[in-house]
Amino acid sequence: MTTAKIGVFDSGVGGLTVLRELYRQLPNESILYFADTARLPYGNRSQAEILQFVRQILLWMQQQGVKMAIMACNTSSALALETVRCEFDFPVLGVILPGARAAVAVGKRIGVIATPATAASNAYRRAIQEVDPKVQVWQVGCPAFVPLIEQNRINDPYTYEIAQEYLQPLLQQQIDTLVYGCTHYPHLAPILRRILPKTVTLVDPAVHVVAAAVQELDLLGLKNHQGAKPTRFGVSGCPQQFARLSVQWLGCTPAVEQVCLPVPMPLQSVPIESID
Ligand SMILES: N[C@@H](CCC(=O)O)C(=O)O
Repeated sequence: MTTAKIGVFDSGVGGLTVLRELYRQLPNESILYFADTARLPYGNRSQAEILQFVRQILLWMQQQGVKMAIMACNTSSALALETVRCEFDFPVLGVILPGARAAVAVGKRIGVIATPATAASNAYRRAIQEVDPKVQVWQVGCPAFVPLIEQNRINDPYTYEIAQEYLQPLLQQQIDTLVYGCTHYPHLAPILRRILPKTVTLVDPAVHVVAAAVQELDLLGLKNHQGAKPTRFGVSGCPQQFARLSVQWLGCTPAVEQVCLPVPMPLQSVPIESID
């Protein structure tokens, strides 16, 4: 047993959909939530940038003594998880594999809505077809969604219009399942539900990554049985802006601090001239 915190991070308020699941499935765990709001959206970034950001965040979380970290961000999970997970001495979980497994369990014609970077990485198609190569997968990049959510324009008629546009190619393929391939997108559930036929099952990887965290904590004997401390929220951008936006999902105004992330040491390399 350990009372150490679980670290959770995203570019912004998307990770709150994972936090909500943590509160539901692991009510005794204390959480450290970080949102890299100064550098969002992640979905248009290169792999090198995402790797650098993720290393900084995990290094900071290590300094805060977390016992596990959850990348509550598909873009980071798609572009950085494989590389960084062996660089830290605590388990690091991503959302894509748990989401892909859950989707294969219910669907044969699977649509994935994601950031442009996640869609281009093909991470969902690979993970799904590794489980079942016969399942068909269509991935759509939705560049406008994260900025609209972060600007609190969820109920703006434009958000509905653009959602119709993004879902159109998936509806044409008669998908039976739709995966939220970005943790921000469950915040759009009421809008997406209005557009999708009732027969389409929505899969939220947040539910499944937290189920995987439960198993991992059990396996490692790391569960906390003593009751949770209030979640600590850190951001790289404006704390007040994050607090104002997230109150609608948290049900109360959180105390948010601004965090200055550490700069990781460059990997040691031997200069070519010094090799005989
Ligand atoms: N929550 C996002 C990050 C999106 C972004 O900042 O573009 C994800 O799951 O990928």
